Amino acid sequence: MVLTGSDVAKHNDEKSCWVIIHGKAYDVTEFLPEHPGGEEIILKYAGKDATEEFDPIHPRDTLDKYLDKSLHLGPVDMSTVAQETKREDPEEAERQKRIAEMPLLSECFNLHDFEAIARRTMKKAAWGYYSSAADDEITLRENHSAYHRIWFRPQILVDVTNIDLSTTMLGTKVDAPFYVTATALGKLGHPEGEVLLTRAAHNHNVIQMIPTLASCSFDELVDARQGDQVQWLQLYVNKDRDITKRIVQTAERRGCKGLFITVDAPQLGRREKDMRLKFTDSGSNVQKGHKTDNSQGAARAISSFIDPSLSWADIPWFRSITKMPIILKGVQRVEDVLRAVEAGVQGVVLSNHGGRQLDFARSGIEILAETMPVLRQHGLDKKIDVFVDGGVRRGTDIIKAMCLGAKGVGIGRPFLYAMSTYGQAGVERVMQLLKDEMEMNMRLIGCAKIADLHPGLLDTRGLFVHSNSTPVDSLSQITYDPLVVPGQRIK
Ligand SMILES: Cc1cc2c(cc1C)[n+](S(=O)(=O)[O-])c1c(=O)[nH]c(=O)nc-1n2C[C@H](O)[C@H](O)[C@H](O)COP(=O)(O)O
Repeated sequence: MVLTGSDVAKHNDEKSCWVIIHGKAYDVTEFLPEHPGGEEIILKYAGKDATEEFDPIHPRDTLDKYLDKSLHLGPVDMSTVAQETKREDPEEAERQKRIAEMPLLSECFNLHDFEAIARRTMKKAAWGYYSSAADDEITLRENHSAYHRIWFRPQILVDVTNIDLSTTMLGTKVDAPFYVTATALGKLGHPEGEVLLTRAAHNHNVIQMIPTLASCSFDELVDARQGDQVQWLQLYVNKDRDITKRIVQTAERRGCKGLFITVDAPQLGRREKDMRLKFTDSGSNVQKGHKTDNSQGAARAISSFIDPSLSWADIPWFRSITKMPIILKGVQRVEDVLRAVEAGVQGVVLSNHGGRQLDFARSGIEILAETMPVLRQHGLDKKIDVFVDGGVRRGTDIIKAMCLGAKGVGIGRPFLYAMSTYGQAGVERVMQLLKDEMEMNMRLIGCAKIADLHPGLLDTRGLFVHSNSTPVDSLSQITYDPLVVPGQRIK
């Protein structure tokens, strides 16, 4: 039987809540209290078409996987569904105008260009989620500015006719020492989501790390793999270890070549730009008698499953359920790298989650500079693969990390901004720009291949000095009101 829009519209509150997703109706009444994002966001669409809100956050197969078939109510005649009368939104009109004026892709010459264009053209919720970081976003800025405290000591008279950027990561030969790191909710930025990153990674022979919180389903991303393309899995550990075990073993069965367990997010950070952009609309039926939790951002809403009890004691269990190399993502001091070696994992990512977790965490590159000499001193630098991410925006950033001994460099936001503005072609442009910058700068520092890079090519004496150039745009700088103006009495 085909339902009509008015059939569905009758079920529009917490006593009976039906929604339409991709032209089919679903009874989500019983699911309301279990929804990680809270009841309010579903009730806002009770009795209506919720497809537009659903898609950026949920993989396509979510309802098939998690909602009992008896609650799948069947197709809806969409011609009978009252389309929400879209009020003319002046902000949206302005955004569309800026999109129409976007530069040509060929006019984007570096990764900062994509960020600038993304900031002007992305939907606020998407820009808020991707660009935001924790608290005053000091670490977000430190991640990139730390690279500016490292200088080159180039060597001369080396034959650099041919530059070879290739290297291997966890046994996989790649064309360049960077990878697409895990970043959640790809469909916030582009309707096709992370599958565009998969295709671009294949075309440039670099590795993609599939996020637990991808908008695309895991199967969509693995099915989009071509030839012998390699993917890794990023894992947020679920409080329900059976779910985690199923995810890990499915990933291994489907050919993932690395398990990156995120260890710096027992709870997702306080990202205020993201928080400001959720549930701010008043007047919808969500407000009726409901305490709308305004503190929710997308991050908090999608991460209630993450297990804060995860500890070193869990590592043997992970080693027992998979043969994939295990890498701890989000390690932030050398003592924990040494513990990771003892625990028998194959690698670490020195990372602070792009500044999205603990503000005033040190940059990945600084932790790398602290770690590698200690590993060499203990003769352990060949025992564990050390990756780094955070704030990488130039080919020289990647070269500096490789000089210090990294096995590879993860990049997040630049690929998201490029995908959100120019789709797959944008992502591929970023990959090519990084390769071009690396080739030029390898030539100028006198190194023909990645294996030739070494710490002696760098001057890192200033790296460990933290002088916080508090950003001009931080509220703490402009809201401070001295009240008392020297020499004047308070009125
Ligand atoms: C930008 C971004 C980063 C996220 C990310 C989402 C976005 C939009 N998400 S998050 O929603 O939970 O925070 C993840 C994630 O799913 N899992 C994870 O391990 N790291 C996550 N990260 C961190 C990411 O893997 C890198 O550590 C970080 O992006 C590197 O910094 P840059 O963005 O400066 O390259």
